[in-house]
Amino acid sequence: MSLELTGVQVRIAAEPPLFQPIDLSVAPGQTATVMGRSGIGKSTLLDAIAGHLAPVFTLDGQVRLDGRDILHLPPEARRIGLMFQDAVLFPHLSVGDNLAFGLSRQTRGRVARRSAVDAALTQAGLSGMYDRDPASLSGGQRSRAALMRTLLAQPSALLLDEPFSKLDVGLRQEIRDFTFQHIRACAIPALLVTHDPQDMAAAGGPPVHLQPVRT
Ligand SMILES: Nc1ncnc2c1ncn2[C@@H]1O[C@H](COP(=O)(O)OP(=O)(O)OP(=O)(O)O)[C@@H](O)[C@H]1O
Repeated sequence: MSLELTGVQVRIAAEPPLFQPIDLSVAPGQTATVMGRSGIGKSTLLDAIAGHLAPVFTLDGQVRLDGRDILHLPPEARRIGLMFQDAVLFPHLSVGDNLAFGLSRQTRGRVARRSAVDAALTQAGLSGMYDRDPASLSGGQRSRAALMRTLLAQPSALLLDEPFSKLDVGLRQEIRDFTFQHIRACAIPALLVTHDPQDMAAAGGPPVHLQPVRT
């Protein structure tokens, strides 16, 4: 899977576009970074790609996944995984059931589903924690569990909106490495919105700096 944006711009109603058109090609396993000043439209760009654009916005340009135009597809058919600043797990489900919730429908049968979740828990350093209450996890454990839940859905691409920004410095590096490692292992393209140049350097993929449109 590769992700390609061609001449992509977002505008609010009849106003000029929020940023200059962007062209970007993200290869499988690569993480591109999206930077730009506050309010320029970074989160809105991710919403547009995922198919959750609020009605007030319009998107110009093309977004292709593996060569296929996805803009006419409903969000669920795009199969794009999203991660936000807060690694949110459902509080009423155990840690394991949170991961099982993410699990793709392609994994059928109780035994197969349980073993897929157990394998993901092990990868996240959470083995034996299936029945734990999410509230009892540390910040790092919660971040890793949330990433595994997203990846178990077998997304075609991953969009990350400042997912490391609330973590303290040491944890930030650990979770960042963990995330990029899994993106490479899953061979999916990823877009990371960040204000942190260290995230950009660690991501290693092509950087995009959204520029305002001069009027
Ligand atoms: N529902 C809405 N209606 C009108 N304008 C909106 C709506 N949602 C967002 N905006 C505006 O769209 C612009 C882009 O917002 P967006 O959240 O994408 O910026 P951002 O680059 O992610 O900012 P930050 O770095 O502060 O998170 C902002 O000017 C914001 O005020």
